Amino acid sequence: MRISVIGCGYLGAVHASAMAELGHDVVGIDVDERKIAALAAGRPAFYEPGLPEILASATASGRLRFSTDIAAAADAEVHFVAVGTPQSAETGAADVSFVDAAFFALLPHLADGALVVGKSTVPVGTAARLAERLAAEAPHARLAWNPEFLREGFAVKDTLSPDRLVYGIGAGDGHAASVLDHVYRAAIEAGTPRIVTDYATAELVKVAANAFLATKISFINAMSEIADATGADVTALADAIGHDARIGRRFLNAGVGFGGGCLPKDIRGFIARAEELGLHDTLAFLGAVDETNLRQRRRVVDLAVQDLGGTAAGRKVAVLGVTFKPDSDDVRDSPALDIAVSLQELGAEVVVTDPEGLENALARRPDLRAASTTREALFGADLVILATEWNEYRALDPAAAGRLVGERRIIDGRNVLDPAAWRSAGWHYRGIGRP
Ligand SMILES: NC(=O)c1ccc[n+]([C@@H]2O[C@H](COP(=O)([O-])OP(=O)(O)OC[C@H]3O[C@@H](n4cnc5c(N)ncnc54)[C@H](O)[C@@H]3O)[C@@H](O)[C@H]2O)c1
Ligand SMILES: O=c1ccn([C@@H]2O[C@H](COP(=O)(O)OP(=O)(O)O[C@H]3O[C@H](CO)[C@@H](O)[C@H](O)[C@H]3O)[C@@H](O)[C@H]2O)c(=O)[nH]1
Repeated sequence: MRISVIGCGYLGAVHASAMAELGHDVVGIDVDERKIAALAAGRPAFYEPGLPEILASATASGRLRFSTDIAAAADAEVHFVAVGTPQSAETGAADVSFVDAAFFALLPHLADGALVVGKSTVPVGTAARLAERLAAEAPHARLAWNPEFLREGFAVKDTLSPDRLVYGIGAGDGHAASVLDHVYRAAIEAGTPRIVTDYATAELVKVAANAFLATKISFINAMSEIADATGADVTALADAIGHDARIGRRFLNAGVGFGGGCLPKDIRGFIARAEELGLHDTLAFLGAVDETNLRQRRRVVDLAVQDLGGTAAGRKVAVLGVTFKPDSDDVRDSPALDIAVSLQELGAEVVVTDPEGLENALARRPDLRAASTTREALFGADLVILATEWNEYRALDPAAAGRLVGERRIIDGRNVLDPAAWRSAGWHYRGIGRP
């Protein structure tokens, strides 16, 4: 099919490349000229495993083109809108102005029978509002909402083989569902479950899923604080409750908490939307989920100060990882970056390192000192904090690392190291909710 993808960030660039990989004829559109120039040259503007390969093959084959001009989308039968919906500073609500701008820019270019498909995460009610405008201004076109569930670091795989497909369609618009079936034929033939529903449900599925995941993480992080107060072990607790299939072990890893461009902003946006709907108490628990999450970062900073003997001033702290998760260069709302900045503000001489995230971290915090290798970061440190569980940090050899640092003290902010191995190599090891 002929497809356009409007907005080529973390979501859109992967979606456009994956659609071309499936054999569709795709044009990617973005207002950011630098991003488009890089993508057109076959170079992703960010780090995502597997993306360079499919982007390069699709651009070389001519199945994938990029443009800053929305008119280049005019030929497409299906238009995916994948622009950002960041958190508004004052209210916490999702800012849908980019979605509106992309949608209205697209309107005059819609061919007869074209299908506009929202992919961005939006407050419930957005699709119905846009569908009304479409009916008034381009009645020959239709709208569907098809939320995206990809995880950064697994974005290509998640797009090509999703867990499920959700289509929010207008009343009686079975044709929109069959067009989307055509787009996703490979996944459907492979047995991917598909849920066809109304706009509101589709919009809510997305934020409900992220709210549930965030709740699961804050639940286990709250347990980690109880474990710290009682000498219990939160990893054994997670293993034990996770064996109950109703609970499940995934997303029960305690640590510095969740970050990124999705979970934090999506729960805040969901709370704000419920408020707008007059449901003032309904999502109060998500406020607690957010607060518990932010408390984990503060707890790690407090533990660091404690381990340094009561003050961070003048002490050298190596922070391993700045991204919000491994296999991504994304530092949006990153707990690791927050911890590094907080310790620096307390007077510590912080050195950060990360395999892929340093450029983004320094763009946000040029005042941070960065080391390009783990070795350089560790050198002379009074305290090491493992903040993002990149494989390179999981595999650190405690004896070799011990020869580099000034003092053998480590806070394992992701509970991924073997406490016994580190302690027997002479380290003061501390996990999160681990005795
Ligand atoms: N990043 C993820 O893993 C992920 C996963 C699922 C859903 N989402 C949702 O997808 C949406 C996009 O997220 P993202 O992480 O890709 O954001 P992003 O900031 O990386 O990308 C958004 C892109 O949209 C472009 N843009 C803004 N206005 C535009 C316009 N009028 N026309 C064309 N391009 C425009 C920006 O230049 C930017 O490149 C959000 O709603 C997010 O919640 C993201
Ligand atoms: O047990 C866990 C699991 C995750 N995290 C943290 O939670 C955050 C989010 O992780 P993850 O969900 O894997 O990454 P995202 O790429 O942000 O993906 C989430 O957000 C996307 C955007 O909405 C959705 O599409 C995905 O389904 C949803 O998982 C990261 O900071 C992780 O370190 C934990 O602290 N403990």
